[in-house]
Amino acid sequence: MNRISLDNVTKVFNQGRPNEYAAIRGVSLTIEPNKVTCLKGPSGSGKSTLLSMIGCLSRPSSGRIHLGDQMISGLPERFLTDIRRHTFGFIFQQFNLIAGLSVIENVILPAYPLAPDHQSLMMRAHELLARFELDHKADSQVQWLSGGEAQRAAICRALINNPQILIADEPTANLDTKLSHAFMGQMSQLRKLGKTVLITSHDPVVFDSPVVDSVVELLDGSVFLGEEHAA
Ligand SMILES: Nc1ncnc2c1ncn2[C@@H]1O[C@H](COP(=O)(O)OP(=O)(O)OP(=O)(O)O)[C@@H](O)[C@H]1O
Repeated sequence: MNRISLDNVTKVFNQGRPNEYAAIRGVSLTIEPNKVTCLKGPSGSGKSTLLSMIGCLSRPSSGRIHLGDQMISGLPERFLTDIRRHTFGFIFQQFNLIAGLSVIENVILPAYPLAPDHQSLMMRAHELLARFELDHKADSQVQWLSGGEAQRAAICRALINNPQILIADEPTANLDTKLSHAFMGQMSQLRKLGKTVLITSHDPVVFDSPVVDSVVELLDGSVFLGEEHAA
């Protein structure tokens, strides 16, 4: 199980230019494995920027990020891509499902670069869809799904490569309260399966949820306060 640790991480956009902006300023924190952690903070506080560095989608300007014993912050792009594909599953705010493709086609997309056997891939995709009560929509085009169905399709897609760590960026932003609670229930199930879950949110349904083990609060690119919830 891999603990994620950040040591004095910064991210500066447009470095050396007049519009230089330090979005993350010396963040040190630890994200425990097999827990649900929420990064909380107002719009522009740096949540997505931090998440993208943790998920190997971008690199820090300075500081170190470790995944278990491995330092990932200085790795070349091709190694980062490899770690990203094998370690992380992503759920985005708008779900980023591809219109014109069916639910099952969307779900299996992240598995293509890893080139698994097609039959076992389809089996795995149907198992995931069944787990999230969506198998009856496997062949429907994603643009016709309801908000909750689209969200569950996005969760299945994030899980198709069986990642250890699930990253969700403002996953409840487009959902009503009932669906947001349902989402937290699904995250609780994933923790029971041994996954590490990292969510950014300024939605109290998320950060006040009993499902969340730990809240890290960001303000202007710095950690404001850490708060432990009873697990
Ligand atoms: N590529 C970029 N170039 C310049 N500035 C950027 C870039 N990406 C983000 N920023 C700035 O960095 C700051 C942090 O952005 P970020 O998206 O991480 O915030 P956030 O906390 O996730 O906000 P929200 O809750 O609105 O999604 C913002 O002021 C944003 O304008």
